[in-house]
Amino acid sequence: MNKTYILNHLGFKESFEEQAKAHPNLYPGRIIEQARDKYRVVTHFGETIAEVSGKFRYEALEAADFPSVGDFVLLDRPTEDAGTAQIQQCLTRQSALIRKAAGTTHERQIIVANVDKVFICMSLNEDFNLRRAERYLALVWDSGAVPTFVLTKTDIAQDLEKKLEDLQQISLGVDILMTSAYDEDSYLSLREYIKQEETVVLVGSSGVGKSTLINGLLAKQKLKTNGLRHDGKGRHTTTQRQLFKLPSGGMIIDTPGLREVGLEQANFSETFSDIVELASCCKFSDCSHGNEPGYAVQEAIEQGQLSQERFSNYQKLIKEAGYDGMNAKEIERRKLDTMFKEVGGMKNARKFLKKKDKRVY
Ligand SMILES: Nc1nc2c(ncn2[C@@H]2O[C@H](COP(=O)(O)OP(=O)(O)OP(=O)(O)O)[C@@H](O)[C@H]2O)c(=O)[nH]1
Repeated sequence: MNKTYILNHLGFKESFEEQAKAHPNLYPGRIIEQARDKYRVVTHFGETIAEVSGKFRYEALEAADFPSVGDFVLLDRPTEDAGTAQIQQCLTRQSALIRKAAGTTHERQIIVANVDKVFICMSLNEDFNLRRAERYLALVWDSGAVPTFVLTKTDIAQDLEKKLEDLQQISLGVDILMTSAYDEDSYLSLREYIKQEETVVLVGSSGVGKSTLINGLLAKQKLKTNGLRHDGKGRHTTTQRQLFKLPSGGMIIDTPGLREVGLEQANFSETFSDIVELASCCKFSDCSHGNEPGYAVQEAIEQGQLSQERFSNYQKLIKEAGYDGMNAKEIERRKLDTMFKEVGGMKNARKFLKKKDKRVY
């Protein structure tokens, strides 16, 4: 087998290749599986098990700095022959799905890296929840990847049309796909939706049918699930994150069901663009829309154009992400501060952006 073929067909784009070239003594690879602090990595020469080096661990400032499935990393050895490889560096991520680490106040934790699309999976039974959909959207729009809703278990759906209409109303143009394990054709359209070389991740609550979906896309039983039941119940819990290559050329990552998706950084201007627009129309420029419904927002609620539940959720999520009382500029500054924390925060970020601007013009 031509070994170079392996990594180059796992989304190893030119931008990653360029970064790797600066370290000719190290071996690039993509993480395809993670179990605690052990990683399975595909390199140009095959597969190896790896862990982060002592230096990497020492320099990491928070959980989000550690590698995750989807990351491109640089290793000290390309195969397992000479023992466990050490991850020396993580290449700059093109996208990163980040949540608040469970049980912490502000620590960011990476779910997956370098994905093009995030399939937000909800099953069409009790799991269907518009407020959770908004939470996921705020998380995904901030990641650099594009969200898509995948509604599973259409075979047991009740009030399907109403649910679809409600979701369309809050997701403002996001694609919505539907599947059923009882309908092979629903997987066909999903396969076509995932383009060659594209990496997609499935997120959603436990039991919504993510592993069943991956088995359907792979057209074989790769992941363990419980047998199909018409009541939509049954359980086998995924415990690891894993990347699979689809026969059509794309890649798909399974994640364990997320019980709690805490927001530590999020994008509200995209997720709640209707509210943001209403807020900017408010004739009282000193209105604090994060906490108080401004005049235009209040009017939209009274006239039934905006639901109170949606606005309350917006307020709740803003507060959870720690953005309450901040305007758009301040939120952006906080994000840049986090992004450039290793090099001294906002001051250096400005310098970096200025330099970048100069390069562009
Ligand atoms: N009726 C019905 N049941 C389904 C469908 N898809 C999955 N199931 C069932 O739902 C249960 C959970 O499916 P999984 O694929 O294991 O769910 P998961 O999202 O991977 O769950 P975690 O691994 O816990 O995150 C299993 O018993 C499946 O057989 C579907 O389209 N219709």
